[in-house]
Amino acid sequence: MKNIHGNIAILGSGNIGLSLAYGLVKADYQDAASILLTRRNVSHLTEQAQMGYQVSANNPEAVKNASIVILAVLPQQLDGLLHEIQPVIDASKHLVISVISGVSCKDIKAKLGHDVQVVRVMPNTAISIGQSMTCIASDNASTEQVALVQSMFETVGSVVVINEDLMTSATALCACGIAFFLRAIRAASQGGVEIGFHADIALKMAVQTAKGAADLLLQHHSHPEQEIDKVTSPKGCTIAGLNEMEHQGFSSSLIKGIKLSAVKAGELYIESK
Ligand SMILES: NC(=O)C1=CN([C@@H]2O[C@H](COP(=O)(O)OP(=O)(O)OC[C@H]3O[C@@H](n4cnc5c(N)ncnc54)[C@H](OP(=O)(O)O)[C@@H]3O)[C@@H](O)[C@H]2O)C=CC1
Ligand SMILES: O=C(O)[C@@H]1CCC=N1
Repeated sequence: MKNIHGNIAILGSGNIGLSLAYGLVKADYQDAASILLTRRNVSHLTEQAQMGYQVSANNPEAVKNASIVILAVLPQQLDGLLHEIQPVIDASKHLVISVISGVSCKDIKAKLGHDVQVVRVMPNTAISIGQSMTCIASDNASTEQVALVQSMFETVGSVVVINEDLMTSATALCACGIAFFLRAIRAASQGGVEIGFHADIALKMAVQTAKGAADLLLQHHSHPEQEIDKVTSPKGCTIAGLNEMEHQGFSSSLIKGIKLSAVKAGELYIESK
């Protein structure tokens, strides 16, 4: 049985909770049988039960049977969950990891107890395929516990440990960022249809081109403009298209969207009160 740090309870097995569970199993970090998935409508976890995960609607029971407790509900659902599990949280046994946007370690400790070690983690949905960009922060977890969380999330992508006050910015850039880049790929494929390709081929071409662009930066450790300079032939068609995009506000709209998402991420929990 693969569970080097004990069972992992994922409380709130929706989009990111399940993505995380799948990623950990795929990376061979933890086997499905030692991951406990909860949600209130447990009938929606039938497929996961068939895959070997333990599934339940009983959060306190899941916590009692785990050493790592991952909070993955929506910000507006958190207070009810914390109220439910507070009596069974044991600071000497449990490490609490929260992926919830806009909720600080302090907010969680205020409900669970100030001696509970809490690590805040911001992954993205690419965690399901081991390609997450995950940011980690804590204000009270030990160096060992932060290292444990870091090594856990390094099995499912890249990790950066940051100051907690940058966590909402990390949410916008990395977690929301998946959607922003996907929309860019979708837009490129629609452009491809306008200029003559069938939708399925246009999408395939846009996806591989986006992957190539990202891999160039990762493998060359280069700046985007260095790679762009290699594409833009003098008097050529790339610079013509690129400048038209900029005239239409391409970079500006991305920057403004990221800034708005960061503001919104910081308000999610407060707004739910
Ligand atoms: N989606 C993403 O890409 C990312 C999301 N996040 C954060 O992760 C959190 C979850 O987001 P996301 O997965 O998108 O949301 P979802 O709505 O997909 O998932 C939330 C899940 O929590 C369950 N849930 C709600 N209340 C309880 C409860 N009391 N006990 C157990 N389960 C409960 C819901 O199921 P049911 O109604 O059946 O209980 C649902 O499946 C959010 O706080 C978000 O900010 C962070 C990074 C990325
Ligand atoms: O949209 C949201 O609020 C969540 C947080 C980051 C990604 N999804």
